[in-house]
Amino acid sequence: MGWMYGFLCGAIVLTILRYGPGLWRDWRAFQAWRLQHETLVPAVALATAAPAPVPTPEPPLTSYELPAYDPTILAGAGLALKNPPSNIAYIVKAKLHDPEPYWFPLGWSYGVTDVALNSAKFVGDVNHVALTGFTDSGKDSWAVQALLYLALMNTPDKLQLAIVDGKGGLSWLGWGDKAHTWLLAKRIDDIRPAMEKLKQERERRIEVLEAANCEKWEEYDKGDMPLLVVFVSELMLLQDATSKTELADWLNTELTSSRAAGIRYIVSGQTFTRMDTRWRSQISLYIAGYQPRGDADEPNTTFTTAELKKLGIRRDGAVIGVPPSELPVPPDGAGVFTCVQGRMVVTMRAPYYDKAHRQMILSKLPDKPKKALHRNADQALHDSLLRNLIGLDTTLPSTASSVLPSGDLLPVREAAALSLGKGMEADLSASEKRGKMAGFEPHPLTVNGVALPVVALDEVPLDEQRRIVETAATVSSRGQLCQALYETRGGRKYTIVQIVCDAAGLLMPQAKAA
Ligand SMILES: Nc1ncnc2c1ncn2[C@@H]1O[C@H](COP(=O)(O)OP(=O)(O)OP(=O)(O)O)[C@@H](O)[C@H]1O
Repeated sequence: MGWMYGFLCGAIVLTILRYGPGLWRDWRAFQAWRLQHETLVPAVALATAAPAPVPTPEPPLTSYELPAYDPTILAGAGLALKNPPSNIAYIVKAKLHDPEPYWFPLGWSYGVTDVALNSAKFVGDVNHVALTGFTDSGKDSWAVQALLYLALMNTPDKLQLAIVDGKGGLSWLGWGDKAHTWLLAKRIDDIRPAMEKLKQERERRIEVLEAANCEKWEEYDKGDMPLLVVFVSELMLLQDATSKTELADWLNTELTSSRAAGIRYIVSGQTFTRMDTRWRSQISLYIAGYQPRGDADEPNTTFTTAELKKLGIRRDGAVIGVPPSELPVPPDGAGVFTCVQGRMVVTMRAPYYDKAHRQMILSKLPDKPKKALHRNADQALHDSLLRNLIGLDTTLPSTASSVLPSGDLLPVREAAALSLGKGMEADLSASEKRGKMAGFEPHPLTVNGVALPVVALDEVPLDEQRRIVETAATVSSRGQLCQALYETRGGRKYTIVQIVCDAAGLLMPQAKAA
């Protein structure tokens, strides 16, 4: 063994002596080359790199045209359209000129001389909405199109949505991740906590309004309390989760007091027959689909069948409103609703978007921020979203006559002309015009010179964020801030303080600041 060991060591020594100097030279040469390459090559690359591409400017919104659509009327449904436009671009375009927020589309019908888009508005027009109809009459689809439109036209700091479904939530796939969604109760077990959360939110808002000396939400001008639109998909499920009297009390209190707190309800169900009637005095718009029985007309619209027939006749003798019990039966009559507001009765067909269209619109809505996001980001997102939508192709029958919508309740023809560029202030920049038209006013919120962060609104409501940022200027630690606002230094309240302070970079603890 000894002689083998000696032989191996000798061979290694001889190899090193033979090849070592050469290898050393190669290693030094490689190091020199590497040094030169690392310092010179990037400099050369920089010098020869192509200039950054200049983004091609997008065409102005006003250059998009909408194709014609089918003005045929559906038999037995007043003047409701048989095939209303199935692309949200029509509605966005028709409403672009209107700076008022919170509009939502009701449906399409034929007006006096032309096709009309009927719409309503949550603030200053409609209080709470009742949405009823036989199974498969299109209630959820109506709500989806209305909420999609509201979310498109109002940034999350202006509008939040609460969806109380309980039917498994399949109509609301993808909504849970959206920045507009404050609450999504999908399962039956979620219903009771959702009702409690809504009550607490209403109470919280009333406290904030009281502190700000406001008698109603419309007076509150701090810009940090968005309108909250609540959609209750099937009222009977709320009754199952509670009891008949408990639900009636809850509805009565919430519908009566929520209005002043900037909360609006869309309450839906197959029929409100045999339900407590107290809360119905709070409904100002009834959207009623097909009912199999004549005696269901009154509980779902406040008028009897005979009264609806009378009110549904226009001065020129045309039948424009049909009692729900006489509407076409679904599936032919799916999406056909008789809308009753005061003594105005009009039957129309709701816009209907197929799954791909709905998901496309939803995908463009801003997602819930994971971390703090400056609200300007939302603004930009909304702008590009609208631009995208207006530019969409619409698939319409080539035989359709070339009409632009106009009519009784909304002069869409004029609106379309306006949105095509006529009558606009020439000195506004394109983005300012877009902001004005779509009802978006850029308003970076700052408090004491600090840009207010937008942390997820279901974590910390905007007005609470504002209070935290405001109070931060008067204290020297997060503990003191928590004490000043909530009279405690720990628990959930401290977490809220932490979330907002971290997002806004306020009162940073030593370690984090370093
Ligand atoms: N505006 C519309 N135009 C044409 N078809 C529609 C319209 N709205 C809904 N539909 C059709 O009716 C079907 C049922 O719609 P939806 O699920 O919205 O009804 P619903 O009243 O909520 O039903 P349910 O009470 O059983 O939950 C849809 O799948 C669609 O095919």
